[in-house]
Amino acid sequence: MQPGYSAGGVHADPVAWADVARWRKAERARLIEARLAIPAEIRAAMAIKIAEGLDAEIGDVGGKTVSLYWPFRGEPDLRPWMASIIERGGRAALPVVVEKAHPLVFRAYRPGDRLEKGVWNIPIPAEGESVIPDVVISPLVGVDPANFRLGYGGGFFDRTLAALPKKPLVIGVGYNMQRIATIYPQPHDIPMDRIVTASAPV
Ligand SMILES: Nc1nc2c(c(=O)[nH]1)N(C=O)[C@@H](CNc1ccc(C(=O)N[C@@H](CCC(=O)O)C(=O)O)cc1)CN2
Ligand SMILES: Nc1ncnc2c1ncn2[C@@H]1O[C@H](COP(=O)(O)OP(=O)(O)OP(=O)(O)O)[C@@H](O)[C@H]1O
Repeated sequence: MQPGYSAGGVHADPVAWADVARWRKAERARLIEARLAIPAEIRAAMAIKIAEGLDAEIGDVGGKTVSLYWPFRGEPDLRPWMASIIERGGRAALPVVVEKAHPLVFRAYRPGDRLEKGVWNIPIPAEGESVIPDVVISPLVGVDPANFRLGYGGGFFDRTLAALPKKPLVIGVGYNMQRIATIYPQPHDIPMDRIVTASAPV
């Protein structure tokens, strides 16, 4: 259990949380809309820069298990980089929503593996062992200067990081326009270790 929670998962200050939750919902919608308004070819160019930034942060991926994500709603498409991890002797994994309000599990994935539709129609590996990642790449909806992440509102990454036996290296990825002044961090929010963003070419 995270600080700020009672055994029932109730917020330390429910009145303040109600305001923050309302603000987050509007801010998510604004940021996702702004991201989708970026032309696809600009997003693709930024994804290449983000992949370079990830290599600079992680170094040798050989022997490491790196969890990524199947992109949706304009998230950077890092699938080519995911394939390159395997070519370099690492292992890739994708997050799977087992149940709402529960931690994610990570399932090993290699390009060509069979996918099926998971919750919210996000593709997930149809089979494959569950793995504990060394590095978690977390797609941002928003991020603040203290590395707190605004996500889609499911609380999945925070729950997952709180539940993992050993904390992985967590790297948030996105575009520069997703950097915001604050996400009004709450007791359950867990900051990321590093952030890699790219800006649109001029
Ligand atoms: N590409 C990708 N895959 C991912 C994640 C991600 O951020 N990106 N996730 C990272 O966690 C998990 C999925 N998380 C999600 C959480 C909420 C919603 C969503 O659509 N929620 C509802 C409202 C939620 C609420 O307020 O209760 C909605 O927006 O309509 C979608 C995905 C696992 N897979
Ligand atoms: N460790 C936790 N234990 C219990 N509840 C949690 C925990 N972490 C997050 N939550 C709950 O999850 C809900 C969503 O949290 P939040 O707004 O931070 O989501 P998010 O980080 O944007 O979403 P996501 O990680 O799915 O992209 C909140 O109601 C919060 O109380």
